[in-house]
Amino acid sequence: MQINKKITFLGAGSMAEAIIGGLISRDIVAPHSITAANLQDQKRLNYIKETYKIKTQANRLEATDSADIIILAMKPKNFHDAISHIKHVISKDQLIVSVIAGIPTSQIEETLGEDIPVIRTMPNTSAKVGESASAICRGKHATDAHLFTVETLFNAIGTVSIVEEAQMDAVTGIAGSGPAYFYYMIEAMEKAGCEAGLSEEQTHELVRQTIIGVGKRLQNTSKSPKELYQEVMSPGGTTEAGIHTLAKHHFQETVQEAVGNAVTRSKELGQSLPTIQK
Ligand SMILES: NC(=O)C1=CN([C@@H]2O[C@H](COP(=O)(O)OP(=O)(O)OC[C@H]3O[C@@H](n4cnc5c(N)ncnc54)[C@H](O)[C@@H]3O)[C@@H](O)[C@H]2O)C=CC1
Ligand SMILES: O=C(O)[C@@H]1CCC=N1
Repeated sequence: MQINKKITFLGAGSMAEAIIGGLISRDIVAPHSITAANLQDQKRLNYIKETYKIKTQANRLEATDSADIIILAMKPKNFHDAISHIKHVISKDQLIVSVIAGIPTSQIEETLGEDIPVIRTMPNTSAKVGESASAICRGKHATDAHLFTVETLFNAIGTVSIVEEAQMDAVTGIAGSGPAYFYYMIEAMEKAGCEAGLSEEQTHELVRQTIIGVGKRLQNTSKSPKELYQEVMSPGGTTEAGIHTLAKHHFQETVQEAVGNAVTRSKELGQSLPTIQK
């Protein structure tokens, strides 16, 4: 299903690129219907324009004014300046979609004016290959139709869970930040592979395929993670030796603490921003 709306990305960084890449490769939005704008980085806009054949716009007001859907894809610290700059050209006929971590819909609504529909989302960078685990929630002025539009857009870049806004910080800690935890672990496994005598190329290939295999296996089994790792572990074998070391260093508790800290940080991001004058 193609969405016949003009979409402007305010912010043209990693996350915007991942979503644009997913939307275009799945043919959900025509490239000429997408515009990207950022904060004075013409080189980056040129790259995005050439790579995805979309439009770019140096003037953020024009980019905002001409869009049906405006996707806020700047860092939380830039949210204040970004919204202050564009808010006078936003109308209630437009839909604001935020991918910004931590910022509640109420904060966006209060800044923009009472009737502006807002949908808050949390995708992840696997959007670029159509495999994001995204969650979306609606602000108080967003209708079912708005939610459906955003669900359709984000379905093009992976799976979509509709959640309560109170759950968004948890989503951010698990799925928004999630890819980074796995890449961090992959980096460690690659270092270990080289130390154990494999070439960089060999270790890269082996680790990558191991992760892909785990992902596909998870998609095709009803077994729990415990059952799955126990399946790998022979008593007195190699895996037991490895898992024993992870357990000795409290690996699972560390991961739980890491996710917990990411969730806390998401909450803090929403609280630490200055109030914007209307
Ligand atoms: N990178 C990730 O894995 C994920 C990021 N997010 C959220 O997406 C947002 C963007 O993150 P990244 O793409 O990683 O950041 P990034 O640093 O790669 O890109 C930020 C973009 O915002 C632009 N920008 C800054 N101030 C602006 C302004 N006033 N008006 C318009 N554009 C402005 C910058 O020029 C840049 O193009 C953040 O709020 C983050 O919380 C959400 C999910 C995952
Ligand atoms: O690190 C961050 O703040 C963003 C939000 C989720 C993933 N990256």
